[in-house]
Amino acid sequence: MTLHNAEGREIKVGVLGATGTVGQRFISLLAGHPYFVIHALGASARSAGKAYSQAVVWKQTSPIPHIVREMVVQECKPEFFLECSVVFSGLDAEVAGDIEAAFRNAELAVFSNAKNFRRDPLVPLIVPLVNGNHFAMIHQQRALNNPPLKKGFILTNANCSTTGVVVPLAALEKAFGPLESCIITTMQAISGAGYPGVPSLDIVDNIVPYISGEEEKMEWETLKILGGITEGDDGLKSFDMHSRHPLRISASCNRVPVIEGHTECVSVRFARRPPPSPQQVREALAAYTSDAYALGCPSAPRHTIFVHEEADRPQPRLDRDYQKGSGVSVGRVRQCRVLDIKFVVLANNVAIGAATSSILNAELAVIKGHIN
Ligand SMILES: NC(=O)C1=CN([C@@H]2O[C@H](COP(=O)(O)OP(=O)(O)OC[C@H]3O[C@@H](n4cnc5c(N)ncnc54)[C@H](OP(=O)(O)O)[C@@H]3O)[C@@H](O)[C@H]2O)C=CC1
Ligand SMILES: N[C@@H](CC(=O)OP(=O)(O)O)C(=O)O
Repeated sequence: MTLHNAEGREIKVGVLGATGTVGQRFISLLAGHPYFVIHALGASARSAGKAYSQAVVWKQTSPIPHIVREMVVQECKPEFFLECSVVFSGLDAEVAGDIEAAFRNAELAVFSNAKNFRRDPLVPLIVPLVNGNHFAMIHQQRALNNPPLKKGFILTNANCSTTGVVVPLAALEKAFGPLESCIITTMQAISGAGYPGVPSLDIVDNIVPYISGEEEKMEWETLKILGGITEGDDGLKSFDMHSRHPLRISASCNRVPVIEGHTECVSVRFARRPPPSPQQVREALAAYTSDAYALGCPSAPRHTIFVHEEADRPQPRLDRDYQKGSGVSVGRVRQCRVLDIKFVVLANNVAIGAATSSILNAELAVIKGHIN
């Protein structure tokens, strides 16, 4: 498979929030990327003006990549990023809204991890292993911007727990038709709260059964991602929020003393009766492939969903780095006595739950001709 419009080409990229948990993962992944080349870094005024290696509290297992060690961190202002064709954002949500909007208005293509624009009716919320078809909204986002844009847009990826669960849910809907209801209980890693994140005295020897705003995000974002796009009589597109087949979702979110990797226990009920057997579900999950892989995105996992047969997997410490954390792991697929089927999902929250999804979305944007 060839990447027609990336072949032989270097694409300059910037990273906003480059010193944070997600920003560091962006830098580690981009340093080895076949065509994205890090050209500019942005963070807060606390970091701006310093060499990256002086500004960052580096928490990755591999050393700071050579290409960024001496790169001077800039303030997050578009003027410092105008040579970039793509800007990745790992900005704190407190500031991401205004900064990302300013970058879009400066005709930059912004791939955001922050929650600020996920509910915007013109902004695609894309989990690249699931709904690459939502790129169709970009033309309308540009056209309706004030002033209209030629190159700029914002595209977001989902909340990290949403990302983990929508991949198997999409695979099940593809194989067996619409889902009717879904109950999810998460066990979320500490790194999901950024750095320094949850105080050690709160999380060591403990579980915190509350993550602000997380349950609402999971219940809402899943519908936007799994829903389609409809076109009205006026020719305007809108996200249909799975409205033709109402899907009821209930999420309960917990913080647990794991460093990386969100685990989720999921039960589903199918609209179609009789429902599939656990073995049919295992086979459908293992057979699911993403458009990102089919289209040749270099960061796409070969196994979108790795299905474990062992009774005690997936586990975060053992399974979070499989395929560099770019796919999801599912195990314990079995009958549910209340709904139909239950299983366990593991997704690496800082890889496919964050930076890897943004990079895959940018690769899809290149392949689909949205980066010019
Ligand atoms: N961690 C995770 O698993 C996931 C996180 N996300 C989202 O990604 C985003 C980043 O999260 P995370 O990396 O964990 O957060 P961190 O707190 O680790 O990093 C935040 C980054 O934002 C920068 N920043 C803070 N204030 C400003 C400002 N006023 N102007 C410019 N830059 C600023 C910081 O720079 P400085 O160092 O200079 O302060 C830092 O680079 C958030 O929106 C988060 O919700 C999404 C999915 C998963
Ligand atoms: N809230 C998530 C991480 C995150 O930042 O999510 P969001 O991008 O939806 O704000 C967690 O704590 O694990």
